[in-house]
Amino acid sequence: MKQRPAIIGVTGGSGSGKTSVTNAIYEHFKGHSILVLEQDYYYKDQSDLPFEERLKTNYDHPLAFDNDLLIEHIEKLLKYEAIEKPVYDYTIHTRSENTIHVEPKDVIILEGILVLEDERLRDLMDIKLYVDTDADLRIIRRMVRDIEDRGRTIQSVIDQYVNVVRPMHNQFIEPTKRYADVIIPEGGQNHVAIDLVVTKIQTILEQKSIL
Ligand SMILES: Nc1ncnc2c1ncn2[C@@H]1O[C@H](COP(=O)(O)OP(=O)(O)O)[C@@H](O)[C@H]1O
Ligand SMILES: Nc1ccn([C@@H]2O[C@H](COP(=O)(O)O)[C@@H](O)[C@H]2O)c(=O)n1
Repeated sequence: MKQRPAIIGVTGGSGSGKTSVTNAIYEHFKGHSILVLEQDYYYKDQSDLPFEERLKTNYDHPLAFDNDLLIEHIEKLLKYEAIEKPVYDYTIHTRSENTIHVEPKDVIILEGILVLEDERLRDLMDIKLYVDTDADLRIIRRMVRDIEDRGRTIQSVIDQYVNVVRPMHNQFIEPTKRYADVIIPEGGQNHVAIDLVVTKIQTILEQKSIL
């Protein structure tokens, strides 16, 4: 009998390659029933705060996320019920007014900087991955991405990295490596690691009578 959907947790520091690893896994199972949930989309709604106040939020602290809503949504998906996924806009530091209707699927990839930090989320996962990339590469990648895609200046990326991202990474993200089943160095270009992970996921899906 088919069991509940499988949940794959993908974490790692900002710019480590979580999205690239997620995309590689997603591409592999594209013909199957699979969806991606981004923890970033579950940053707390700050629409009641003025823009200047939103700039002061620590977006790398566990309390920045609405994990209660995220867990509520995962529990619905586990019961094969649809959700209305929030949409996050990094340029205005809050959710947009739109939501995305997401139908339940057999495989859920849950990706984000702090998905292994919350025990409730960890307990829901069938496999936990940590993408491990050196800090110098992460800051370079983040710099390019934040300027091109997230409307930031070089100085704001540097200030945020030094004052918030780096210390929060060391305090909250890096320590979650101990919970990972698999540590993937260098992220999405690590084809050997991706192949091994995909094979393991296939086994989990067969055990659950999903594949
Ligand atoms: N192995 C790699 N080599 C070069 N650039 C990469 C590599 N992996 C990711 N990137 C780039 O770095 C940026 C951050 O990668 P991403 O997968 O979004 O990381 P994360 O989701 O962990 O923040 C993206 O612009 C991506 O294209
Ligand atoms: N309004 C926001 C919200 C988040 N961030 C940063 O995003 C990072 C997490 O996203 P990744 O894709 O890089 O994993 C996190 O480190 C936050 O600092 C932001 O800058 N502004």
